[in-house]
Amino acid sequence: METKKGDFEVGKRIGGGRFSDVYLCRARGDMKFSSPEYALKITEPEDELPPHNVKNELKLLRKLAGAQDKEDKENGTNLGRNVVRLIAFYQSPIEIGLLFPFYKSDLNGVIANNTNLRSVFNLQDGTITKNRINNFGTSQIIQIFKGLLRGLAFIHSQGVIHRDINPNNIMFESPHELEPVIIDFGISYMEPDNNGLEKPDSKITDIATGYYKAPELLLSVKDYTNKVDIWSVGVILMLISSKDFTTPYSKDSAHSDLALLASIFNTFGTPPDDWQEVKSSRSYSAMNTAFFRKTRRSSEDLLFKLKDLPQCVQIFNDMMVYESSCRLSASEALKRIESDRLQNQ
Ligand SMILES: Nc1ncnc2c1ncn2[C@@H]1O[C@H](COP(=O)(O)OP(=O)(O)OP(=O)(O)O)[C@@H](O)[C@H]1O
Repeated sequence: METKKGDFEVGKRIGGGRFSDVYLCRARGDMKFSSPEYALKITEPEDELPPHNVKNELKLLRKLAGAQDKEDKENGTNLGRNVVRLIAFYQSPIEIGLLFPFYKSDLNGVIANNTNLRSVFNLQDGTITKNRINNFGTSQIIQIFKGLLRGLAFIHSQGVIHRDINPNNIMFESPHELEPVIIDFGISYMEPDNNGLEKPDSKITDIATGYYKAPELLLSVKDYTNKVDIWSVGVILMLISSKDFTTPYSKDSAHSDLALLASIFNTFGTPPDDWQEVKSSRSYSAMNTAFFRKTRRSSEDLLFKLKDLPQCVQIFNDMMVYESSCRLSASEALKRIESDRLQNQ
């Protein structure tokens, strides 16, 4: 629904990135919305740099909202419930405002709420360190994982690649809830050519955040697909299934593509020689993979909390495959989780 800025009472700033600010807000009296609080994301298109594009974000969110409305009417699979729904928007000569339901927590908040701290006394220097302990049960991890796959299955079925799945963009009703909602379509891609902005074989590779980047992006593969989102969800699964809410990656991997590539190879093993999609990549041929020869770490080790669920470990293994065309899709992964005993977890 198109509205005006004056229809909202804008409250405190609750978030934002390089090009946008997100505010808590209330709808004014005559607006017919049911909830007392909303999140209003305000962006000035003039300030943006690619791949950020709020006009594209608006187009894409309207398309997704249309599909979500259709799903509601048809009372079908309801995959769209794990994706944020655009409630209203306004456009002025200088800014675009996008109105969403307000979520109280992101994945970091849910993790903090499920972390135990254990004090460890260090005999050598007398210091005390606090170790984090993951308090999630398997059913909680699987609930979050399934929700993320449902969300991805929905957006991918609509021809959308999110391109920035990471804990800051996964919201929850509260830190105590486990039903994830994917937000932030600010750098997303709509097939076939992102509304004329990027050709399918020359997409922008400077997408995604730190640890959550798929390996083909680090090797400048420009015709990547929605499988970049699958990789990101796999990394999130490693994070929430670890002993202490960490990934096996080195700290500097969050800021350096080269360090991240080394961490990926250390974790998932040296890529196979016949990794087709990167064969023509200059960065890959320049890299002497012999330096990095590593074997893949055991998946039981990578998914500590899920080690007794081999079906789940296998789904993860089939998601974290170098050749992105061989990576499991979100709908296939979901089907496999729902068709086996994991649905009772
Ligand atoms: N619906 C919402 N409810 C609650 N908080 C929200 C909501 N939407 C966004 N936020 C908060 O604002 C932050 C930024 O929102 P969003 O990611 O959409 O903007 P962005 O400009 O693309 O940010 P970034 O550049 O960090 O990705 C989110 O990480 C979240 O903390």
